[in-house]
Amino acid sequence: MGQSPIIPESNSKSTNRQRLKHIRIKPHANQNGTIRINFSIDSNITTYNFDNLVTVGFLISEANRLMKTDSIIALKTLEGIETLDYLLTNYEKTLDHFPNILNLSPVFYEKIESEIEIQSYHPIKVIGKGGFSQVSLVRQKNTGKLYACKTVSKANILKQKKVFLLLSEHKILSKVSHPFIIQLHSCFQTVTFMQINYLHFILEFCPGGELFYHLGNLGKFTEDQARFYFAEVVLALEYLHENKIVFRDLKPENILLASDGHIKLSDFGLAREIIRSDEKRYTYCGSAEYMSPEMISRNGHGKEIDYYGLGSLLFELLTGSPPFYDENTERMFWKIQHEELSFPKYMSEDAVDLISRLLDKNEKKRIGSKSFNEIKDHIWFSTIHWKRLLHKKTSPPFIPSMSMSNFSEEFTLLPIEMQVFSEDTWRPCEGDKFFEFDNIYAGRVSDEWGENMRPSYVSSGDLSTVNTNSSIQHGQTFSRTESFLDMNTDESFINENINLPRVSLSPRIHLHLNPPMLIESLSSDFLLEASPMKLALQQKLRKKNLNLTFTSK
Ligand SMILES: Nc1ncnc2c1ncn2[C@@H]1O[C@H](COP(=O)(O)OP(=O)(O)OP(=O)(O)O)[C@@H](O)[C@H]1O
Repeated sequence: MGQSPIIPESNSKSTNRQRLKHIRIKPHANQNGTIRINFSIDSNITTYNFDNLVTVGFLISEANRLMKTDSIIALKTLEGIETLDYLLTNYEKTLDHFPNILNLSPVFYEKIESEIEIQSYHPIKVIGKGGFSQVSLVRQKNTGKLYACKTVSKANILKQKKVFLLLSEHKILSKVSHPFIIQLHSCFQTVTFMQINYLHFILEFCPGGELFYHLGNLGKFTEDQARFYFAEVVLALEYLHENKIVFRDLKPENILLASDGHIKLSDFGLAREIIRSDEKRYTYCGSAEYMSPEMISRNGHGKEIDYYGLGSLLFELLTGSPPFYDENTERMFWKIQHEELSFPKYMSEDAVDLISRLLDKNEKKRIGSKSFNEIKDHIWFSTIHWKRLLHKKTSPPFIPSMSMSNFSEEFTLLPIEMQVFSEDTWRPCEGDKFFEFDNIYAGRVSDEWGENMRPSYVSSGDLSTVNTNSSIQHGQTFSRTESFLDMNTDESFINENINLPRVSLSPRIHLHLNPPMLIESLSSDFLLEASPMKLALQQKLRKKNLNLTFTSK
């Protein structure tokens, strides 16, 4: 992996005092397990030997002591290796598993006005791109902490009429708190004099990158490796369903790896709240390759769609491509709906059984539809201790690489749009479409998990160094997929774009649409007054080939 363009973070504090050129640590320099650390300040080198349980916090305090300052708040690698840079902001992290010989430089405290404005963050590099977002690695100026900043252009959102989607992602992200789900730190919006507005989500940073990236490198996972990641996804999904949220977009691109090797489910763009457990949604959405039969037939889908998503995910983790994959989407859809899935010979009987039951074409018979425990109790999970797993007491198969980037150059070589990071903060007034978006959740940690949330650093290997001879099938790995949402079928789209006041005047009118799939979802919260509004609505829906009839109640 080549070097990525790194924006030099400003270190203004270091210019007017003696300069800490770098700290050179040699974690495994001596046989007796001590760590040699050279502090190179101006032309003086001070060498110490510490025992190998020395922490990042101790290293930082030593650097401050030698520099006669207290403004060093973190350390960073000269090469900008994300995993290490992330760990170098974690004061409790011991240096024992750091690579041998490391050249570090200090990160200095900078004052900020507020955590909810873009000027409080230094952009470092692009790490990902989504359908309508760019994700950058950023460093908070006053704490030195690294975050992922997901930036979305308001103009795009408005043009593509996705305001509701974004607000729903915001609402769900701000509610959830689970060890295997990405945590929202804060969010805010910005504006330039030219009125180009951006929305920013500041998210917990996952230095391990996408599971998809690692799957691509390996070709496929062994059953033990897959079981670990998959079981953590199962727990994240169980939590979402318990909290009445259906995810609808399970795929390896949306599973990120934290620095400790545990997963974080991310991208809640298609997630929705479902109030009743038997409630159906009618929006046609997802990623074509992971679509369930009920989504393709557009007859409404419930939480069982996520069990199908689990089946597709497990199949892909174990084979390298999604089930029923075909370059021709129509043919793939036909296969998903009608064909029986064939499994490679190397897959265990138990895995075949679990996947077959998750991919049951009849969602009512699908494993999980009666109770989530049906999935957790399946024999393929017999080696999983769910409680230990939840409390991160089970060792991950790999620790994300500490010696190279876990992000594709496809993204890291992209230039950062600096103008995005120099915009002014925009605080919308009540009534603005994006009013609900602004918020801060910084420092929110679920009490429920407490101590057990602490990562248990285990040295069980490194994704880049694992011998994968037996599992790699080059060229077979599946390419990146895109999530989509068909606006013509999205209840929220219709709510958002028809601009009719939500009044409940008497007599109430219930709305019926043809095709009938929309009736249920609209009639519950779409009560209108008759006459001019009715006509306007009829006209707008006709353009979308939807017919409207009214009945009084
Ligand atoms: N917290 C994070 N830490 C590390 N990388 C991240 C983080 N959040 C997002 N990314 C990277 O950025 C990519 C795009 O992010 P995300 O999927 O949230 O965007 P999106 O616009 O919603 O995408 P999509 O069009 O697939 O729905 C991710 O696939 C991942 O590689």
